[in-house]
Amino acid sequence: MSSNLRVGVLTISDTASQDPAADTSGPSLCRLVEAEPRYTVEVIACIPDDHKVIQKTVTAWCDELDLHLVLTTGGTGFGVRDCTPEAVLPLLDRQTPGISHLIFAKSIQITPFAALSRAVSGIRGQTLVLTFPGSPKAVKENFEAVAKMLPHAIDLARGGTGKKTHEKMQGGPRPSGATPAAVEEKMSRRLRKSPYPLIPMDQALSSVMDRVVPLPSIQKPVDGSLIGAVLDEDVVAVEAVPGYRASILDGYAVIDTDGPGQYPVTAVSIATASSDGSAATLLPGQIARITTGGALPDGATAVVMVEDTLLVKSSEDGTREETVEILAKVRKGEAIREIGSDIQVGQTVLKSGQVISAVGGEIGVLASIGVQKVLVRQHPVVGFLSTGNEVVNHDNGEALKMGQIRDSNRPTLIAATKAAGFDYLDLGIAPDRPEDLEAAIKDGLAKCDIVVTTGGVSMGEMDLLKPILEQKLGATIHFGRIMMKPGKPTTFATVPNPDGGQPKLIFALPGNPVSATVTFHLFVLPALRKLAGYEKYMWPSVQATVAHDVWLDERPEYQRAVVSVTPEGSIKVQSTDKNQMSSRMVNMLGANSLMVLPGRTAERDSISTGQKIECLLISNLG
Ligand SMILES: Nc1nc2c(c(=O)[nH]1)N[C@H]1C(S)=C(S)[C@@H](COP(=O)(O)OP(=O)(O)OC[C@H]3O[C@@H](n4cnc5c(N)ncnc54)[C@H](O)[C@@H]3O)O[C@H]1N2
Ligand code: MOO
Ligand SMILES: [Mg+2]
Repeated sequence: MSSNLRVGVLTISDTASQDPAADTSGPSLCRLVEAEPRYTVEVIACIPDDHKVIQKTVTAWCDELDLHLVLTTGGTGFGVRDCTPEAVLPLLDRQTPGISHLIFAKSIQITPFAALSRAVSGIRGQTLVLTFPGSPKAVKENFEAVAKMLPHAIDLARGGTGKKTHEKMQGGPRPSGATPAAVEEKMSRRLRKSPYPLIPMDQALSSVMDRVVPLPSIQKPVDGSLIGAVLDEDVVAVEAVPGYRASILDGYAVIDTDGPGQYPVTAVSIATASSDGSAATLLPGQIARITTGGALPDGATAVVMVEDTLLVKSSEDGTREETVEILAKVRKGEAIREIGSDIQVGQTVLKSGQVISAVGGEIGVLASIGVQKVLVRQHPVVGFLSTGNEVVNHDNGEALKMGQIRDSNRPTLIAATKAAGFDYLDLGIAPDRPEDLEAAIKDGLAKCDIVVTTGGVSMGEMDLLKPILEQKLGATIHFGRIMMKPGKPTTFATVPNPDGGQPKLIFALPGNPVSATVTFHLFVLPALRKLAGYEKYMWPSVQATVAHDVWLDERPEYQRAVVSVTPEGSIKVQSTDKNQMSSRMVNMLGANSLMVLPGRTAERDSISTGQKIECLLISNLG
């Protein structure tokens, strides 16, 4: 008998087939199976409670893949859609009631509800097929009930004598049991295939964004701390701008109908607060000296600039102008800013949802109408934790020891966060020790809305993040792998908020520096923007002409690139570097965009020079 028993794990559930991240039984079953070294989970799928789809899948797995063992979870109960036994039974050449009875006997000792399972089992061709109910608890109990005899049963079903298996089975119980890999036992029981389905990018993005809701709102003073904030109220002016009739020029307030001629200067209005709150009054045949921003005397209908006048007579001491000649005719209203001509009382100057920009317009307008505080969405705080025994602070001033690397992820992601205007917390570096990782993430969760870790999410024995999130932090992992390059093991989880607020978000990004940076831009920054209330939280994109042939990877790729506008006005895009390896940070140099490359197919393996491709603009155009 082969020492490598190839297993298929099939989740049968309408809900999970729509959102594989909601599937908990399938991944549990994978972990149970792979805890035993001689099994390899070769295929995982999540399908609806559909008679035909179940039959098609199970048939293909038995006949085409010739798996040793097919385990299904779900669809065995009394629910109206539950049809796994009805779909599977006709496929079986021989039923195996003993296995079904054993499972039932064990389960019924644990709960009387086991009586509600209609699970079946049997052999199709050379493949043993077992159907389990659809809960992680039930799959554990059911699998453990038969785990010991399965290799033997498979051996026999394949035409073996069972001798070898029998001997092995006599050697005592399996060394590490058939429970899910626990954090502490990761090394000896690590899975040989990831239990997390490889989900497409669009599904991963919506899985994140559907769970991100803007943070509550707070009142904030009108100052620089507002930059980047999103208003959560319409702002209506309660003051007019200008609040009085003001001159636009330095010159003379006149009555336009008086026309050109010589006039006595009867008043002076320089731009200052009036002591009694009133303006002077101008009578026909009089003019008033006025400065830019000065309040117009009552009765004045226009302002003549000083350059269009002549001084006729001044006081003896030269401090006052007494008579001035107006040289040209002026139109009514000329060079006057009427009350409310910029902003009227009652006018909505800013709308809810508007972002307070760093350009200054919004703060300037708010300040001009005397708004003291505005209601804005709280800005999220994101914590950054680097993980890895080999990772040291980049600025520790020490020479690297063999095997050490400088932490480039934290400085990179912190700088990008600052530039985007979000608050952050530096959570430092945690070694690959369960208790350190747990403590550091807990600390981050207590202080931040989002915790971003880098490293430790792939298949190595030191990749502890996923089990720690699930087993120690009570997090729900919504996805643990994405069909993308770079960033395949990108992991997203949520944990309940102890304060009762919305769940905290955890992004466990891959350790490779480019993977961490790219996935930060693709997932974390948009999530931060959505949390902060931005309506447009995704990156803008343009269609650009590729300046050279681009080879496609089997995974859809986000290639680092420079988008620029040619002198002729067209938009072109060029890769930053031929070598786009995800450990090679130099290929991020100068990147202002990510080319969105589709996965390679039999029909298409490259994008040729001159073809157009979508590019996400993650920085200003070059
Ligand atoms: N058997 C498999 N191995 C790997 C797979 C796989 O599917 N099967 N996926 C590969 C892919 S794709 C990626 S991406 C990486 C992800 O690795 P991890 O997230 O587990 O990260 P580590 O193993 O901890 O580190 C990977 C790499 O990055 C360096 N690193 C880590 N932290 C930092 C930091 N803060 N600054 C700079 N560099 C860092 C680390 O030293 C490693 O070289 O897994 C593949 N493996
Ligand atoms: O997906 Mo990994 O991020 O290629 O290196
Ligand atoms: Mg790793």
